[in-house]
Amino acid sequence: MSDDVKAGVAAAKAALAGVPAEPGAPKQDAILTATGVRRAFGGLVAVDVAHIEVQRGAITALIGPNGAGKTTFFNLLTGFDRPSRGSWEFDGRRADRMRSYQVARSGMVRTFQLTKALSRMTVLENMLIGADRQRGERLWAAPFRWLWLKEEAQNAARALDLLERFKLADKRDHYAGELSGGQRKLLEMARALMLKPKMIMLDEPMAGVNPALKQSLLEHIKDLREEGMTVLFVEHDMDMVHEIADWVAVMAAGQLITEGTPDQISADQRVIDAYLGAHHDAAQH
Ligand SMILES: Nc1ncnc2c1ncn2[C@@H]1O[C@H](COP(=O)(O)OP(=O)(O)OP(=O)(O)O)[C@@H](O)[C@H]1O
Repeated sequence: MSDDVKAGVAAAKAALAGVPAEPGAPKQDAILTATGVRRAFGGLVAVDVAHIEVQRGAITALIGPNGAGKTTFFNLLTGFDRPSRGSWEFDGRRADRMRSYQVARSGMVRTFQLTKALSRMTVLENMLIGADRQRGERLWAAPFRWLWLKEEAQNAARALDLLERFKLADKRDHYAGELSGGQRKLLEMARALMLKPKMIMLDEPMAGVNPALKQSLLEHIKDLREEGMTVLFVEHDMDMVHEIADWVAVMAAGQLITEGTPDQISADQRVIDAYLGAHHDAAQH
């Protein structure tokens, strides 16, 4: 571990030391605070989170059995779905009424799985459509075309830097669909970084990644914290949660049932019951 990474870990651990292992526990410096967030699909309440605070500069894992509501909660926070009720603030600004692009522009950026359409574009094209071009598009028809070109050049330079960093530079002209599972995850992360997030949200970053690339992905995520970014990720791989999470929030049946350090969470009977209950239910169907 480099000295910088150690410093990042120490700062995150210090900020979380003494935070009680309880759902909704207040944090020293929360970048995201959400209250009373509920989303029902007909009679099914997918998300019903009373209160959650996410510590700035730390890596927080959001875990829970299948169907717990994790992805729906991510969708709500990032403006891709609307809650039945609830409110939240991101980095001091009310964010629950924002559209998805406004959320991203405010600094809360999520990764997206490569869809079929994106697979048919090159790696570099994927990076460039990840860039925020709103200003450029407005300027295109105006006499300020040179500004648009400058912005395009800056985006391209940033894309190439990020591809270099994620060891994808030699794949820049390959179709994204040709990448391995792990390389796709790297591209998803690199694309999110085009928007210079304050908080990056990763949905199952380790799914479909071979063991060789897993370690490299973990290191990249730790580097983000070292750069001062906040990381919130959904993951089923508990080894990964143990290895990199400073804090873990657990959802079950839409609710936040507990929070704590990875060690506290693994020993928590409520968590064990939630997973066993979900498996038991699944076994009955
Ligand atoms: N658009 C939708 N319409 C109806 N029901 C939905 C919709 N989206 C999610 N749900 C339901 O809401 C519940 C929560 O789903 P969600 O995908 O958020 O859980 P999850 O914790 O992310 O699960 P997993 O770990 O399996 O991805 C599930 O019962 C799911 O079937």
